[in-house]
Amino acid sequence: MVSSLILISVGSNINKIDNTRSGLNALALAFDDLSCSSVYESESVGFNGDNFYNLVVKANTSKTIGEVCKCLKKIEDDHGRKREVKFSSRTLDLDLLTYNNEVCEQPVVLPRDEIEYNAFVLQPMAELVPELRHPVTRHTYADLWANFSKSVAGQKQKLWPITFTWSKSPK
Ligand SMILES: Nc1ncnc2c1ncn2[C@@H]1O[C@H](COP(=O)(O)OP(=O)(O)OP(=O)(O)O)[C@@H](O)[C@H]1O
Ligand SMILES: Nc1nc2c(c(=O)[nH]1)N=C(CO)CN2
Repeated sequence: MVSSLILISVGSNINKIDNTRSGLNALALAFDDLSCSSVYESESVGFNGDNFYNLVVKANTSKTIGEVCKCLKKIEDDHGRKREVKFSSRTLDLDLLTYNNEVCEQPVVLPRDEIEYNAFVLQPMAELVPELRHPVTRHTYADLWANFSKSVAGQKQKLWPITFTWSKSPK
């Protein structure tokens, strides 16, 4: 079976310890060979709300892009995700960042553009897959983070790695 490498951004700022842990359990059941960056805490970007927990997850899957997104949406829904207001607090946010080196607009935009301007995505990516290259710019995530973290925008976004224990329970 053909396996694809996916990177997923995980975020929560409502009941964030439980939702992050339970979200990771659900991802480990849905996808293969899950590995995780550290969990980082940061101030909410773009709206006033509680601090977020964020991390990036790497996994393998035989699912298509559409199937992966459907699966992520179901896991969000299972965690009581409300979607009325776009910039608002959320129990669990799961966004597909990359799917192999796919560059596409349908069924979703890949690579997701926030990789390049959100420290809460790029810093954990640089930690988890430093030598992997962005499918469009071909820069490594380590280089993208090194440059972004020195920029004015990057200097404004601070992330704190937190102690967070999670271990995959067997499928
Ligand atoms: N790269 C992606 N990964 C996962 N789902 C996506 C992606 N792009 C679009 N979607 C789908 O489209 C919907 C809207 O996209 P988007 O992720 O921008 O909104 P959101 O998750 O509600 O808000 P936010 O951008 O604030 O995270 C999502 O709810 C999801 O179903
Ligand atoms: N720190 C942080 N800020 C955010 C986040 C997030 O995951 N972390 N997600 C948002 C909506 O996608 C908006 N703002």
